[in-house]
Amino acid sequence: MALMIYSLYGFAIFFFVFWCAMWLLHLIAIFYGKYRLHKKVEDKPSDEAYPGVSILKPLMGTDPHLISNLETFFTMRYRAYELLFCIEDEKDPSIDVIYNLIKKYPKVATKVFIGGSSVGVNPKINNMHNAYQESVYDFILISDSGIRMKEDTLQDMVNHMSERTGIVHQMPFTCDRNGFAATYEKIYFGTAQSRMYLVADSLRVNCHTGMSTLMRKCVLEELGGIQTFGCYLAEDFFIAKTFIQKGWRTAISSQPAMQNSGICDVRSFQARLTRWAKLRVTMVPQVILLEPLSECMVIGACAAWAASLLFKWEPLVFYLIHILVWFMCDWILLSIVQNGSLPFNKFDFIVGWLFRECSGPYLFILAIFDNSIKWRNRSFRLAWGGRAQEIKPRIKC
Ligand SMILES: CCCCCCCC/C=C\CCCCCCCC(=O)N[C@@H](CO)[C@H](O)/C=C/CCCCCCCCCCCCC
Ligand SMILES: O=c1ccn([C@@H]2O[C@H](COP(=O)(O)OP(=O)(O)O[C@H]3OC[C@@H](O)[C@H](O)[C@H]3O)[C@@H](O)[C@H]2O)c(=O)[nH]1
Repeated sequence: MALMIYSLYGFAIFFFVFWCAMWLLHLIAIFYGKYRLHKKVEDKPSDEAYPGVSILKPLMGTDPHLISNLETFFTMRYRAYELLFCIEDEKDPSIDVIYNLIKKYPKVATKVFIGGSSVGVNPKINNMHNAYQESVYDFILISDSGIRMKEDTLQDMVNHMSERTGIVHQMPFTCDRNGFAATYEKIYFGTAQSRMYLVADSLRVNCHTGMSTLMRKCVLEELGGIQTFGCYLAEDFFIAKTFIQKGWRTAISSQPAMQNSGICDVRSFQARLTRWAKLRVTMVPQVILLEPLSECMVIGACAAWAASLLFKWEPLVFYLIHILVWFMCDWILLSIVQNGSLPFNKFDFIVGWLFRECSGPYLFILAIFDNSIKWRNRSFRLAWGGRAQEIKPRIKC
C-alpha cells in the first residue's frame, strides 16, 4: 500500500515538474523567436564576402504553385549561384516547367540532371547525387520543391554561416494560402513545431530539417558526400548529427522556410506528420515518451491530476486555465513567426488550433505502432536507429 502511495506521488511530482518545464519552453521559444527571427538582412562590406552557392533542387511531379515557387530562385539577389535541377523520371512533367524558366532567365546558371542514381535507399539523395557531384561551389543549398525564396533569403542564410557553423537551415513554416488545410499547416508549423525547433536551436539540440539547408561542401566531402547518408530516410538528421560530432555548429537563419506546395489537404499533411514522427521515433526513441507528454491536452490532463493530488486544486478549473494560457502562448508565438497579419481570423485560429492539439497525440500513436513508411511513390520499412529498407524496390530500366 505504501509503495502504491509513493508511486502515485512520484508520478504526480514528475508530471508537475514536466508541466513547469513546458512553460519554460514556451517562454524560451517566444523570447528566442523574437530575438532570432525576421531580422533585417545586413549587407557584408563587399560582394566578395559572399561565397558561391550550388543549389540542389530535387523535383518530382508538378503542382499548381511549382512554376511560381521555382521562379523565385531565378530572381534572387545573390552574387554567384547555380541552380541544379534534379529529376529522376525522364517523363516527369516538371522538366517542361524548368526548361520554360531557363528560357525566361537565360542569365542564371542552370543545369538539369535527369535519371538520378542509386547510391542508397533515400530517393531524395538518389535524385540529387549526380548534381551534387557536378556542383562547382563551396556551399551547397538543398532546397525542396515547395520552397519559395525572397530576393534576400540566400543572403540571409549565408550571413548566418559563421566560421564555426557548418549548416544553416531554415525553420519550417508556410506561405499564406486559403482553406482549412492551409490554416492547419500554418498553425502546426507556427506553434507546436516552432516551439520545439526554436528551443532546440537555442540549446544547440539537433533539430535539422532538410527542406532548406545550406552546408559546407568541404565537410560533406570529408564525410564521403551526400551518398553517405543515403541509407537513412531522415538524411537531414544524420547529416547534422555527423557535422556536430565533427565539431561544427548548426544554426537557423532569420527567415523561416516558406513552404508553398500547391497541394494542400488535411489527409496528405497528416500523412507527412506521421511519416516524420516515425522517423523521429526510430532515430531518437526517447521521443516516444517526451513527445506525447509535451502535447497541451496530454500534459494538461496529467498536471491537473497531479495538482489535485499534491495541492488539492480543482482539476477541471486547472485544466481549462492551462488550455487557455497555452492557447495564448501559441497565438503569440505564431504572430512572431508570421511577422505580419495572419491570413485567418481568431475564430479560424481557435478551430484550427483545437483540431491540431486534439489530433496531434492521435497521429503520434498511429506512428508508433507502424514502422512502415510511404513517401511519394515508394514504401519503406524503418529499423531502430533510423536505417530504412525499401519494400519491393522498383526496378529501374
Ligand atoms: C520538457 C521537455 C520536453 C521535451 C519534448 C521533446 C519533444 C521533441 C520533439 C521535437 C523536436 C524538434 C523536432 C523538429 C523537427 C520536426 C520535423 C521532423 O521530424 N523532421 C524530420 C524529417 O525532415 C527530421 O529528420 C527530424 C529532425 C529532428 C529530429 C529531432 C529529434 C528529437 C530530439 C528530441 C530531443 C529533446 C529536445 C528537447 C528540446 C527542448
Ligand atoms: O522519391 C522522392 C521523394 C521526394 N523527393 C524530393 O524530396 C523533397 C522533399 O519531399 P517531400 O516534400 O515529399 O517530403 P518532406 O517535405 O516530408 O521532406 C522532408 O522529410 C524527409 C527528409 O528526408 C527531407 O529532407 C525533408 O525535406 C522534394 O523536393 C521532392 O521532390 C524526391 O526527389 N524523390
